[in-house]
Amino acid sequence: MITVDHLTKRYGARTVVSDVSFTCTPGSVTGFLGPNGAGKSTTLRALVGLTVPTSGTATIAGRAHRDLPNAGRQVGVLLDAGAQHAGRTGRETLTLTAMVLGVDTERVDEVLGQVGLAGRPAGTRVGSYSLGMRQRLGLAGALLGDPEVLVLDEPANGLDPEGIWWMRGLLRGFADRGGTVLLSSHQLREVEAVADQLVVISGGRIVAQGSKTELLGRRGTVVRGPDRAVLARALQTAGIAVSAGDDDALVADADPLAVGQAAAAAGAVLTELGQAGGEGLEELFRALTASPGTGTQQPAVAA
Ligand SMILES: Nc1ncnc2c1ncn2[C@@H]1O[C@H](COP(=O)(O)OP(=O)(O)OP(=O)(O)O)[C@@H](O)[C@H]1O
Repeated sequence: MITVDHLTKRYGARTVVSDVSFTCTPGSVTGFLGPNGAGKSTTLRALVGLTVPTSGTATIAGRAHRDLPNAGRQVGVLLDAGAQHAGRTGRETLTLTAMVLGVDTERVDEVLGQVGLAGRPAGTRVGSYSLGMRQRLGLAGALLGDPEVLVLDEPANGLDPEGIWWMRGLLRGFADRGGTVLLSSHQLREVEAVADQLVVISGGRIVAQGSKTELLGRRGTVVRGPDRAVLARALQTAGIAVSAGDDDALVADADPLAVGQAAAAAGAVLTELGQAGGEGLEELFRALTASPGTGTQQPAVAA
């Protein structure tokens, strides 16, 4: 369980994280989204004890990172895959981490296999790894202590489509076995594919949070008919607000069942009826973070 509670971080006069609160529960993947400079890394760094909050707390299993008895075995962290020692091989890197964590070094080959770096890549110096391979190695390091919690900053960065697909399965499996995953990402489609919960931050403030279904599903119904005016009147008569959608479509502020029933009751013919929001996370993200830095947007879904 991750709990971020009224976290604020100021650098001089500048507030870069402002009163941020959210939780990540076991068995779920939480996608932490926001434009450049929104405060994602600062929040994650506060969570893993690398940044001291100005006020508020960020805890894992109820404790600050520094107070965890063996932090490396409770939380796996991947913040900057590029920061690994270039002169060591992948296996050496993980063996050192295993020794620091007090983990059996046999586990090294296990995680190398898990992240697809077994065999030749394991014996190759990290300096000649691609960014995608470094991400895999960083993830192996995070998994080494068999933690219950993963905190990952942009883990899909540099991965090719196959790698992204692989990571999605790995994180999903980790959460399905009861783990807690918090990952920041710019790759909205990937987040949409893997996350159960979303937290969107902009200008240091949370602008939306909730389940993916809540955030992406509360967008009304797209409806079309041969006579748009007749259809709009039928819905409005039933008390359903409508607005103009793409082309000749209407977007009705009700679920498809209610819209279909209202149209049927008025004898209005439909040629299309479906959940709005097919554009998904990308559109939501753009709408919510349209003016980064202002911090004036209201939460779309209450915490
Ligand atoms: N040590 C620091 N001193 C001063 N300002 C900082 C420091 N660390 C971060 N900041 C500022 O805090 C703001 C938030 O940065 P942060 O790295 O948390 O954003 P981010 O959402 O992770 O962005 P990105 O997606 O670009 O990595 C930025 O404006 C950054 O310049």
